[in-house]
Formats: sequence, C-alpha cells, structure tokens
Amino acid sequence: MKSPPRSGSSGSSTASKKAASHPTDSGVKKQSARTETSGGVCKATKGEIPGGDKKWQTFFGSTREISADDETVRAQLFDVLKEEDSKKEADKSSSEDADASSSRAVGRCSKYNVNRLMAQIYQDLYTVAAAQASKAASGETQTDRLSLEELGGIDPALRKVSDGVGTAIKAVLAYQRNPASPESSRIWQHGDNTVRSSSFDGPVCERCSKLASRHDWTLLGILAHSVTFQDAITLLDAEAWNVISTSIAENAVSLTVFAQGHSLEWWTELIRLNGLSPPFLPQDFERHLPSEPRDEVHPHKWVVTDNLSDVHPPHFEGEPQINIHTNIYRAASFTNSPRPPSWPADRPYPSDPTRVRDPSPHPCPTSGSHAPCACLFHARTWHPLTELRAYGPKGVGVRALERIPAGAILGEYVGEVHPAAYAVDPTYTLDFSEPGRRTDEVIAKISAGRFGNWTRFVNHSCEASTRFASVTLGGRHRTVVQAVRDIEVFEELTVDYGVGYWRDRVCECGAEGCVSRMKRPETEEGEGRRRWVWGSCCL
Ligand SMILES: C[S@@+](CC[C@H](N)C(=O)[O-])C[C@H]1O[C@@H](n2cnc3c(N)ncnc32)[C@H](O)[C@@H]1O
Repeated sequence: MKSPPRSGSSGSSTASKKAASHPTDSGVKKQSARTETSGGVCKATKGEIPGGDKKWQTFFGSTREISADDETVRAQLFDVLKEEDSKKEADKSSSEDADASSSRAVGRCSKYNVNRLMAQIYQDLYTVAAAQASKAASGETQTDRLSLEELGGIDPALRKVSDGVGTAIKAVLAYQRNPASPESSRIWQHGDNTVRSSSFDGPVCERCSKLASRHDWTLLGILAHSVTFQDAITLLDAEAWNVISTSIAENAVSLTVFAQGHSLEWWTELIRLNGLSPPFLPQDFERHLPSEPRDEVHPHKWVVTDNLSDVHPPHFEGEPQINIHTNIYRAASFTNSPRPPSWPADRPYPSDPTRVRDPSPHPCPTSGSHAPCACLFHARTWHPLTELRAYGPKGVGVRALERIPAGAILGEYVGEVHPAAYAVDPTYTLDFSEPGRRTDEVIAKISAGRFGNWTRFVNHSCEASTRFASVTLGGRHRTVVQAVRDIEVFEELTVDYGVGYWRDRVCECGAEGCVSRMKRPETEEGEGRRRWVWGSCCL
C-alpha cells in the first residue's frame, strides 16, 4: 500500500481538503458525550435524582430519564430524524413530481431513520458494557440497583418490557427443555414457529416473543439493555416496529457479536427475572461464542458472518491476528538491511523511524514543541463503533456502526516496523516515509499481517471513504485513517491503497471508475470508460 499523503499537503484531493477544513468537531463532541454517559450510567441509586429536577433510573444496567412523556420519546425515535432527512429530500427532488416524490421520500426516510435508530441501540449497548466494566473495576456490586418490582412501580412502560422479555424467554426455554410439556404448549405454538399472542399480556410481550422465537433468544436478552430498544418496542406503531424488527433481524448476528465483543454481561439482569436459572444463560450462549476475558476490551475479536455459528476470529496464513496499540520496532530486524538512500542524514541507522527526532524538524501540532512531547492521540480514546465483517471476495472488511463525520481521525495504522526492503507480507504492508519528505522516499514498511489493529482490515475502494494521512503527535510519526466524507451507519469503511497495489490483483470495489475496470479498456465492461495508464489517469 502506498505511503499516505502528508496532512495539509498540496497533493490532497478535493475531498480531503474538505475534510481538512472540517475540524473533528463532532468526533470530539462524541467522545466527550460517550465518556460522560458511561460515567453517568448506573450512578443513580434508589430514589436518587441526579441532574436537578430530572428523574433517572437504571434498568438492565442502562439509564433513562423518566420525566419524558411518551410523545417526547417518540419524537426522539423518529420525528427529529425525519426533519433532517426531509431537508435532503427537498434538495434532491425540487424538479420531481410532488406526489411521486413524497411517496418515495417516505420509503427513503424510514430506511434512513432506522439505521440511525439501530446505531443508537449499538451505542446504548456500548455504554452499558463500559459502565459494567468500570463497576467491575471499582469492585461495585449490583445490589444497589432497583428491583424489577420497584421499576414497574415507577414506570409502567419498563414493566411491560421486563414482563415481555421475561415471559418470552421463559417460553423459549420451556419449549427447548420439553416441547410437549403443558407449560410449553400453553405459551408456545408448536409447528409454525410462532407464539400464541393470546397467552401474552399485550403487544409488547407479543413483540418480545416474536423476536425471541425468530432469533436466538439471547438476542432479546441483549437488546433489553438498550433504552432505545425499550422505547421502540413499547412506543412505536405496528408499521414502524415492523421496519425496526426487520433491521434487527438483518443485524441479529452483528448485535450478538457486538455484545459479546464488548463483554456485555447481558445475562445478569435476566437471572433476576423469576424462573431463569443462571446455568441456562451463559452456557447456552457460549455454545456459539466463547466469552472473552475482560482484561482488554477491544471490539475486533470476531468477524461477523451471516450465521452465528460461522463467526470466527481473524486469521492470516493460519495464525490468529493479534491486536496491538502501538507499532513494534525491533532493531535486530534492521541490522542486516542496508541503510536506504532516503534515510535522513541526521537520524542514526538503525533506529525506530517512527520516533520523533530531538529536536524535530516538525513541531507537534498540539503543543508546538520541537522536542518529543506527551500529547495525547485522541483516536486511542475515541474510536468509532465499527465491526469486522465478511465481505465476500474482498475478505474481511470494516463496517461502521455509527455515523462518522468527514475529517474524523478513526485510528492509527499500526504493525511491525520493518526495513524499506521488506517484502514478506505484500498484503498488509504500508510504506512509511518521514513527514515532509516525498512519499516515494520510503524508509521503512509497517506490516500488520500478524500484529496490528482493526485499521488493517479496511478494504480498498477506488472511491474511498477514508484516506491514510501522516501526523506527528506524542513524540511519534503516525499513519492514521481519516474520513474524507461523512460515512453513514452500516456503510463499509474503505481506503485507497494506491494504483500500484492492484497491478497484479483484481479490485472488486465495483466503483464506476474502478482501477480494475480501466485495466481492460477493450472489453465490453471497460468500453467507454477512462483509459488507465499506471500511475496516471488519462481522461
Ligand atoms: C489490507 S488487507 C484488507 C483486509 C482483508 N480483506 C482481510 O481479509 O484481512 C488487503 C487485502 O484485502 C483484499 N481486498 C481489499 N480490498 C479489496 C478490493 N477492493 N477488491 C478485492 N480484494 C480486496 C485483498 O485480498 C487485499 O490483498
């Protein structure tokens, strides 16, 4: 993969210039919001009302404000998002027939909104998992939580959700243990895989039961931790709920893997529901996916596939791919390699090429210091919610689970630092050159095949949504992945590897101007498209 363009270099594309002009406002805001929320979750105890006259309570480990009436919550779920979407529609459809346009707008609008709502569910699960992790670290127990009876007394909507979840899961378990038992036949309709609605108390129970019967029932236990899910299942009308439950069905494996990847202890609250005995819950789940220790919570342990049973950790050449946070430099791997001509005259050879020299010709953009500084790299603390996912012939890729604003720095591309002549791993290797030098003045390579982080799984697109950029921060030269445009929820993140990478490979990105289509100008597919000459494009 080619060396990244320099931040602010004149060679950056229009998109990247636009990105550069957008400071990572939303990213920074997001970071503080998330920290704030996770810090606030579970702080509320019985009768406590933090935040002035606002009333909060915990339920399944998550926090919700209960002063909001149903209408307000409904608005939060859909109407606010519709407003944003209708602005887009107005731009697009000014010349279109009004009736036709408005009917199409409804379809697009609900699709757009449902993704945003789904993103909120992932965000809730993340928040609860983070709160559980910090509680566990501080040795706090679960005993200060409100009991279900107390919750039901405060908020009837929550009572309905807890009843629905509990009843539905009990029904599924009873059926699994003995389909012929009176208990099962009373609550579980054998044969067509649906649940008898007459046995349940109202639409919330029925919705819970349908979810539990359509999917692995553990999914319902997981979703119950999301306040957005609780609101949606309680408040949305049949049509809107149908849209949401379809999206939940499409993302069932993803949600399950997300919960497990973030070590969400989803079963602890279910155990508190009468009749659910502890041994059933974790063991049943672990049949599919062994749980991970919580010593290192990072979300890219699993590759999401269409079936839960196919979910697997990422591998390269038969070896598991190990997650690291910073580059690994070993002087020994440089000693038998000649010093490259572009190696800076004032840098000893060999030495770690990612380490900033003292004094550095490139001051830190945050502190202005020419000496190595201790400035924080924000992408270490704010990483976007993403998942690894199987993308057919492209292999593993990265899918966004939240909206990412243009300009946001998503993470650092890290791996093993090798000499410039290194050619063992052509798949995950990125050229490294010093900031301020030409990108073809390669002084090292960063190989992420065995050791790396999630950024190594970002696939290539000829119309990429991110780019590699060079930054110097915290005493290190770093290659980061930066969004060049807004990236929508559930979109695949992509980056441009450079033309050279595709000389002997076929790109499957499917973009209109894809490098691999342009390589075959005589074929029907290539006809009429731009002709490609390696290294430059003739329009
Ligand atoms: C840096 S890795 C990306 C992660 C990789 N997909 C995996 O499964 O680990 C680069 C490799 O991914 C695959 N790949 C990435 N983008 C692709 C694309 N647009 N078309 C086809 N294959 C792609 C190619 O096999 C490429 O050598």
